[in-house]
Amino acid sequence: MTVRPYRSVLYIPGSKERALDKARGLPVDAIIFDLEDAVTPDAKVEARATLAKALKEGGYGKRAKIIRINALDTEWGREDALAVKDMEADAILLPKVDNALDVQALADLVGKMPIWAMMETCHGVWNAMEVAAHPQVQGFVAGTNDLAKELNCRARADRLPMMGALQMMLLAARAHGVIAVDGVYNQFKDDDGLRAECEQGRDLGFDGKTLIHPAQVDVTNAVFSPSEAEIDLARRQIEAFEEVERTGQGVAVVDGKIVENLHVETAKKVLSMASSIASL
Ligand SMILES: CC(C)(COP(=O)(O)OP(=O)(O)OC[C@H]1O[C@@H](n2cnc3c(N)ncnc32)[C@H](O)[C@@H]1OP(=O)(O)O)[C@@H](O)C(=O)NCCC(=O)NCCSC(=O)C[C@H](O)C(=O)O
Ligand SMILES: [Mg+2]
Repeated sequence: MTVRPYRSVLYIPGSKERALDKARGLPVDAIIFDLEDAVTPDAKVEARATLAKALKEGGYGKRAKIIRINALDTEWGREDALAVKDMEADAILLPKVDNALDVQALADLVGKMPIWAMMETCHGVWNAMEVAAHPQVQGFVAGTNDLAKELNCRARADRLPMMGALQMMLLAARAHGVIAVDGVYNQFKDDDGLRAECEQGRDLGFDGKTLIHPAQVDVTNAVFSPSEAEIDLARRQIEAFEEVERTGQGVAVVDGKIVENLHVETAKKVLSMASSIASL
């Protein structure tokens, strides 16, 4: 079992050459090259060429390369999609997805390219299950700023007002084997707040977090990596289960807690993730 990490997923404005270059040396698992909100309207057309050049030059190593285009109902969306189709990227990210028809409209333009969907509209969250079920959809990104705007909810540290929406997108992602990455933490100089939100997102089940600034990378990678204690426990659970299996039993006990086959599957996933991270 190999698991690709998506702990840290950094947005980079597709128009900023300096940031595009800096990302080549940052220890992020994935990059979202942005043509949407991080790029001003007057720079959008030029950003396509800037981004295409940076991707052609390469240097992004093992980092997953995802390009966020403008929504297809904007004046830039269609041309973005057609341009991205020929760029060296792993996936295309569609913002403001409301339903599976939106995804199919993009698939009609880009062929078989893997598609990720921003989960940031009320319709999109409600229809998350059908979006995740689309055969080309491989990832969800929570767009918590747009979602807060649509919900008209307050930006609370505990994110209680949007908890239902976060869980709906996670339910859909998990039901269809889709990666799910949490939204951004806007106060990019507040490490303690970032850590708390990362821990919450990790505990909810997100694979990682989207980031807006390089200063957010280390905290995020640390929170979303399996800890030494988790790795040690996973090893001991697997060993203990294999031992009882040899005697024809199906339940082991480790640290006073039962270990069944399903726990062993989780333990193997932890080890696989740790090994993927170690190989980066
Ligand atoms: C937030 C920023 C505008 C801050 O920019 P700046 O003041 O220039 O930061 P620094 O001077 O501290 O930068 C230090 C160096 O780091 C590089 N840098 C900065 N940000 C990035 C980045 N995102 N990727 C790569 N490199 C970056 C600077 O170039 C400096 O480098 P150097 O000069 O060589 O030392 C800025 O960080 C920024 O624009 N961030 C991205 C904002 C963004 O992408 N917004 C859109 C995505 S969020 C979103 O849309 C959420 C979603 O849709 C929702 O609805 O929630
Ligand atoms: Mg958004």
